[in-house]
Amino acid sequence: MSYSLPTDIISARNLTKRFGDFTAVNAISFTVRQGECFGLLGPNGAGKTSLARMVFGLSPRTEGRLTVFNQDISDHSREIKARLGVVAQEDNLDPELTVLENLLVYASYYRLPRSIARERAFEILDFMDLRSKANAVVDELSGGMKRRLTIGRALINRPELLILDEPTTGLDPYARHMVWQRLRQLKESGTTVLLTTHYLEEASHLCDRLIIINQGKILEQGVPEDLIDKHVGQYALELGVSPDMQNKLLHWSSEWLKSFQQIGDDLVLYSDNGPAMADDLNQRIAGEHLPVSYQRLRPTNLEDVFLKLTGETLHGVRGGFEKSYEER
Ligand SMILES: Nc1ncnc2c1ncn2[C@@H]1O[C@H](COP(=O)(O)OP(=O)(O)OP(=O)(O)O)[C@@H](O)[C@H]1O
Repeated sequence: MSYSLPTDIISARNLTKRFGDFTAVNAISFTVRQGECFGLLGPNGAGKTSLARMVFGLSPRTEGRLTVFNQDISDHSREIKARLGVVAQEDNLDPELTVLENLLVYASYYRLPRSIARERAFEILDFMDLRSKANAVVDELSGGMKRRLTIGRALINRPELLILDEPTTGLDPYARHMVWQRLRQLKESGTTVLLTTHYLEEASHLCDRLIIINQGKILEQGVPEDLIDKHVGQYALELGVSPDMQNKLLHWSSEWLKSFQQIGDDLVLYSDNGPAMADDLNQRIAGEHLPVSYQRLRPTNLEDVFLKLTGETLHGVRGGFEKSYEER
């Protein structure tokens, strides 16, 4: 019997990037397999862009090994780039050209014959829901439309690997969901996707596997649900209670507890049996008249994993749970 293993599209070993004395990417290793959506998740300044720029050949590595399509990026940059699509963080569309012209100009970089370029451009306009804007000047587009055009433009060479750096930053929820839908469709049609993001919802929605990065280093890697299961379990019970009372709650909840976080007046208890734990605790809280200013039972998410690993939320907020969750 023969088994076929998925092909590795990107392989990074001890990949390092320094700017002078500062190490932005510190000995990172990961593998991206064919057909998956792989996430680089981390807060601002974690090193995601520096890492992605090495993968798409825009920035040389300082140390380590990096292959894309099984070829070393520094020796085969041209061949690799022909098979890649890149959506950089900054919007670098030509604002004075029309939507269609932006696609055609980009196609010319790949030396596509004009008839093929037009055919693909219209396919992309349909796919990205921009056909009615084909002749509009880019300056007239909304932020969401511009982002869809930037992503569409990166598809003109039918890339096998699409690399997106923070593809939905600055978009409203509707525009963000529209981008997510298109990325899922691309993945379903076989495109491998590498995505940097600081949005947990985005990572959970799109990524089959991810690495969580902070200060240039990998904190964790794996399948989002597995990471949640490993570190925090299924439920978080947030409680507003003064630090001197928190030990009592920890003691009462010990039989249910998978892990916990104490940040100032916030206590978060993680458990796979959240509702049972909350019932049990509430009986004891009522029995002893323990002053609890608020409480909320909710499903856990990747933010909890990040908090568990670093003691901070992904958006740099220490403590003040109620506030930080509302602000997201
Ligand atoms: N050209 C450069 N010269 C010096 N330092 C740099 C350079 N580029 C990035 N850095 C530093 O490297 C660190 C990582 O930056 P990077 O842009 O990779 O992070 P990031 O995770 O992509 O963050 P963001 O989401 O804000 O883009 C930051 O501290 C940044 O200031």
